[in-house]
Amino acid sequence: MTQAPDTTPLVKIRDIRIDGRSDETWLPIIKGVNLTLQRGQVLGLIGESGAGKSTLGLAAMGYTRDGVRISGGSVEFDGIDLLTASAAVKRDLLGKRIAYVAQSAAASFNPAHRLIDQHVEAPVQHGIAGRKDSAEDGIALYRKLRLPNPEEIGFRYPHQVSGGQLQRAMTAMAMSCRPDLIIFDEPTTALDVTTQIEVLSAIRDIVAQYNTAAIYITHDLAVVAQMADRIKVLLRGEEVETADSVEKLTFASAEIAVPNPARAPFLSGFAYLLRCRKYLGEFAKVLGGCGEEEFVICTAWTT
Ligand SMILES: Nc1ncnc2c1ncn2[C@@H]1O[C@H](COP(=O)(O)OP(=O)(O)OP(=O)(O)O)[C@@H](O)[C@H]1O
Repeated sequence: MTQAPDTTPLVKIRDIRIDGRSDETWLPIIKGVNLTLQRGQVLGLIGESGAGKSTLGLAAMGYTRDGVRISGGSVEFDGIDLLTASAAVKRDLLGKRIAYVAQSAAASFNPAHRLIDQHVEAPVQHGIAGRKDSAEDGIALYRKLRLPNPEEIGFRYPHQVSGGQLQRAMTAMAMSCRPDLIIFDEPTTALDVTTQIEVLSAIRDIVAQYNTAAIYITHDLAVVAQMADRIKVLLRGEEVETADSVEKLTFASAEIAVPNPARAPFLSGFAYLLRCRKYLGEFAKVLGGCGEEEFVICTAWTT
């Protein structure tokens, strides 16, 4: 008998309200947002700078920065209420079942330690594996993330590898305990376009392989359309749009399958069909509507 897929949300955020301190007063940053995420699903969180993406991403881990407080709502991870969980419970979850990949890999690594030594810390600390097995697993992850010389690269210090390599080493580190959830906070923003594409596709493959749920934060729709199954758009702390599916369309020069080819600036490439309720406005170059409920969103990735 085949087992029914588990559809219980891994992450359940209800009506979350978050404030930030400004002088002596608290101002709202997130104004009642809901978010659910199933196992293995990738949710893209998009919005302009200051919209509250990082604040919401951190709240999904039950975390707030200094000067920020959660004033209402709930955050559940696999049935655990993260807003009332003890520090010990949260410590056990973070790094092990929930991981975070920040924009600046350089700032997240200790410059004085080799990559592989930093990689093994979490699995050893959480009692998942010993140092030797964790290091071997690290090499396997480096290989999956297409790092060059995976057997050797871990012996380097952070300053001895490129930005794209460091970003992939950080993703490997986040995967070291095979977390159920990873928050990626603009992990490729600092990279050049070619490296960005490489890192994105490596990240996409690895989360799919391990059925890891992910929240992918960015302000770049082309990036998020490539990474996410669903997209949530934030504007000044409020959710303004959710696209529940992203479908990649590949088209060739002779058969541009977009409703308004006159506006297509290229002859072949990819477009993404976002089934969404509203026009995504400033975040997207819309090639044309196809029905009231759908828009074809163009990303300029010509082939
Ligand atoms: N530690 C803090 N204390 C007080 N207010 C804060 C703090 N951190 C962020 N904020 C405020 O919260 C709002 C949202 O910030 P957040 O970093 O979540 O936005 P974002 O959408 O991730 O932006 P970006 O794309 O620029 O990283 C901003 O207006 C910011 O001023």
